[in-house]
Amino acid sequence: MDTPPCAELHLHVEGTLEPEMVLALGERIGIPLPYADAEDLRARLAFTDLQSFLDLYYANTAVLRTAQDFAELMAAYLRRAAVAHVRHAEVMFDPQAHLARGIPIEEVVEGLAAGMALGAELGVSSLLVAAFLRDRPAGEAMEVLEALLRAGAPIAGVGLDSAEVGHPAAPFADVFLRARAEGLRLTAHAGEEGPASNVTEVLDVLGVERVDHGIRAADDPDLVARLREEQVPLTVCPLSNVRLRAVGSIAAHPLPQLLAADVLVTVNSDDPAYFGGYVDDNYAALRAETALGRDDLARLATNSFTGSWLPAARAAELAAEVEAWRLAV
Ligand code: HPA
Ligand SMILES: [Zn+2]
Repeated sequence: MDTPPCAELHLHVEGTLEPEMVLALGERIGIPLPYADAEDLRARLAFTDLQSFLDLYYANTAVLRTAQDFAELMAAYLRRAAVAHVRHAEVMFDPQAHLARGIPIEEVVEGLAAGMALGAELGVSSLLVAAFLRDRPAGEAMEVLEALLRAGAPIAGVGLDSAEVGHPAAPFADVFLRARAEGLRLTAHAGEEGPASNVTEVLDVLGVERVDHGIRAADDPDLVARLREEQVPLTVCPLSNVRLRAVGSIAAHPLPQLLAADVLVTVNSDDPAYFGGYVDDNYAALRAETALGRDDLARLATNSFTGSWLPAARAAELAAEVEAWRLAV
């Protein structure tokens, strides 16, 4: 399918680790992996919920050790994103997943930045977002934020991810306040597996500018009205939600309903190596399995630039490319 030019705003770089790369990197550094081959690993991508995915996702990060590994990972994602008509990506990484394995933060960000420079040569601009793990202590997140600041890490913002249910966002208020004081942009996962009230929590307690997932907001008409009035971007990931059983099918996904309510919904891939598709595959699934048409896809893509952290003038330029796409039939 023809995908509109778009921004990808919800993407975990660790979630772009394709089975072939897991095996190649594992072999390069000589660590034993519990998979016979890439097909064996692919067969294990049958998840029952968020935690069953996170267990495999964190386990596979064991193959990422050097700046070169991180550079190759980022460059491979941005190359694939260019094919998907992504013009700009805001890419999350999980510093704690690597620090816990003894990888210095400088090694991680140096590699990711090198990969981003290669992406820019392909016409895909990108920003880096450090995501904190909500199932780890908030004090640890604060230490990691301080370490990133000390290292002069080229991050544009911070986020919050990992296991949502049973792990409130409120303890992270001070971390987000500190990040904001440093001029960083703020986002957080909420309303993926957890209820609509978790979306309200990250808006009110963390002061985030946008919400990752946020689909459970559809259960609360007052919250939908607020999201519309405040034009809070939701970075929705349809294939991810189906794979992790947050929704039953693409046809039953609340995205069209939220878009019809004038919420600033965007389309994203989350962890494309694990969930069966990149952002173009997500647009294609919506086109094939919902009533959304070309104009709706154009609106979603325009929203992706509006909801991005690009300067307004650049976002408007890219939105004009979407309008050209919409009219070119
Ligand atoms: O979809 C997700 N949800 C929460 N944490 C995550 N970390 C990577 N992907 C995800
Ligand atoms: Zn995510």
